[in-house]
Amino acid sequence: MLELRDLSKSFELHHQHGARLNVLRGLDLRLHAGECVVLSGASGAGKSTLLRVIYANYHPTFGAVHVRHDDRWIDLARATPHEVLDVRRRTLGYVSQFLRVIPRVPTLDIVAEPLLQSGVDAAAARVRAGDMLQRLNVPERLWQLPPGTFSGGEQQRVNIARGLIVPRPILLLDEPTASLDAGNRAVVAQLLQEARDAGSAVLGIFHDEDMRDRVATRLFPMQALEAA
Ligand SMILES: Nc1ncnc2c1ncn2[C@@H]1O[C@H](COP(=O)(O)OP(=O)(O)OP(=O)(O)O)[C@@H](O)[C@H]1O
Repeated sequence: MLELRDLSKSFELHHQHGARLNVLRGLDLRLHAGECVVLSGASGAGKSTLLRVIYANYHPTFGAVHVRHDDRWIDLARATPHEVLDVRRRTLGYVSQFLRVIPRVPTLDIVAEPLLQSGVDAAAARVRAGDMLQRLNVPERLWQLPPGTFSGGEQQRVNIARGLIVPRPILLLDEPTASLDAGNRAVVAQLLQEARDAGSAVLGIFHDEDMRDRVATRLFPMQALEAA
């Protein structure tokens, strides 16, 4: 589903007279349907940077990010902005630690929105959004409220509901369970298992060892590089 070839990323540090920080170098990785690869390695090893490069938030300094999209391969490092958006809408999902949404929009609509964008009608989308929120133990009294004042864990569960509501062939997860209790982590593990059973490939960061053991089919170890 995803193939990284000879991928490198360095950052130019403008405040330090253009010094370069090498974060990823010559990285190769293949991700297959149905597997869950967990990025491991110390803080600063470049795990989040790698997910952002794959999601095309950052442009790689060198190398390719091949994504299986419909029946063809697209190199996101060379794709047009329009192609990147199309890949994100239908193929590549990304769930980060933080919920970033438009203020004043009710929770139910935030979760239903990706379904509406994928062509599901409004009534069905709201029903499925409610089911997802229920599974993630977000109380119904909160569904009509915007999530800005919710607790960290509640916001994270809204974020996961929104991120997983449309089944996508590839899922990138940057610590989506960081503030969840054990019960809700178990729900997320179950949702990921269901996504994998349906053929999704998952690439994620989970600092919690218990969660990592539960979801990973394989670890991908990463190490911090020396500064250039
Ligand atoms: N936009 C940026 N500009 C400059 N340096 C950056 C940028 N993004 C990340 N870095 C640097 O890249 C290195 C790797 O950061 P990254 O967040 O990818 O690590 P990580 O392995 O995800 O760490 P953690 O486990 O603590 O989240 C760090 O030294 C960080 O300071």
